Amino acid sequence: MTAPLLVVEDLTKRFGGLTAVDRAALTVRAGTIAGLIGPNGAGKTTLFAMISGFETPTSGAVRFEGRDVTALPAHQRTAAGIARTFQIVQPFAGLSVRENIAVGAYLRRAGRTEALAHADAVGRAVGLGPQLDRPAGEMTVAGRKRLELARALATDPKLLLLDEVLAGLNPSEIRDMIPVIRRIREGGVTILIVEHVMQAVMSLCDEVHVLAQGRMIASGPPLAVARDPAVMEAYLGHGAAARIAASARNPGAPDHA
Ligand SMILES: Nc1ncnc2c1ncn2[C@@H]1O[C@H](COP(=O)(O)OP(=O)(O)OP(=O)(O)O)[C@@H](O)[C@H]1O
Repeated sequence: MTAPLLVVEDLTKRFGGLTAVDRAALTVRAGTIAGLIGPNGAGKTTLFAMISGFETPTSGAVRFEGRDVTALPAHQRTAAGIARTFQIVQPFAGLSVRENIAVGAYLRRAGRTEALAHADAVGRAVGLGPQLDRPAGEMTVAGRKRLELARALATDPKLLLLDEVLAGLNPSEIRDMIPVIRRIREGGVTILIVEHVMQAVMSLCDEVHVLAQGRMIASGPPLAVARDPAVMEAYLGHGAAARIAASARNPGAPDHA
């Protein structure tokens, strides 16, 4: 077992009277891909924002490589090795793809030449080689998702937080993107991924954490989590697990009993 890279301890976030995240805890081990799933509005993006420093928790702690980073602003967490992508991709439309990626590369490279060279390497690694000189504003949705990935990767993170990088892609674009994510992990980057595309979560993740109404209701290997009655109920509604078990025992019976 590898050491924990990220430890989230009892994180809570309240927005006025609404508790978006309620004492959520999780651990991500170095070298793994972990998934964070849950129904719409479960608190996934808010939890991500607290890990990356874009939201301040109401209570709880975030530890990275054993160090308490809860009070660090986002840019200092990026410097410590935590990078994130955003659900809504907003590249600098007037800049080339290479220059957009270089924005991330400047974090650890002082000169323009070095930053652009690193951007080039990262762009090629995520499959953007042929588009490096094109204006970012001309990219397709799939291209923009790769660019978002490349911009975060160009900061040389130890932990990469991916927020729905597969959303809006068609099935063949999703199939093309899965090996790209796997290669990033093979390159030594630990990944925590928020994703609604279950096929991708199942095939990519070593461990999956499930949030529902702000609470962590299950954590474990993908198959075990998918079979967990509490998870079925969170996605499909109260009584769903019993209905599914009954229809599995008696496939001909109506499933609305
Ligand atoms: N800045 C904010 N101010 C007030 N309420 C917020 C804020 N951000 C999120 N919320 C609320 O917190 C809850 C959790 O939202 P969040 O976006 O974290 O969920 P999510 O699991 O990422 O959802 P989705 O899968 O739809 O992206 C929702 O009820 C949302 O309306």
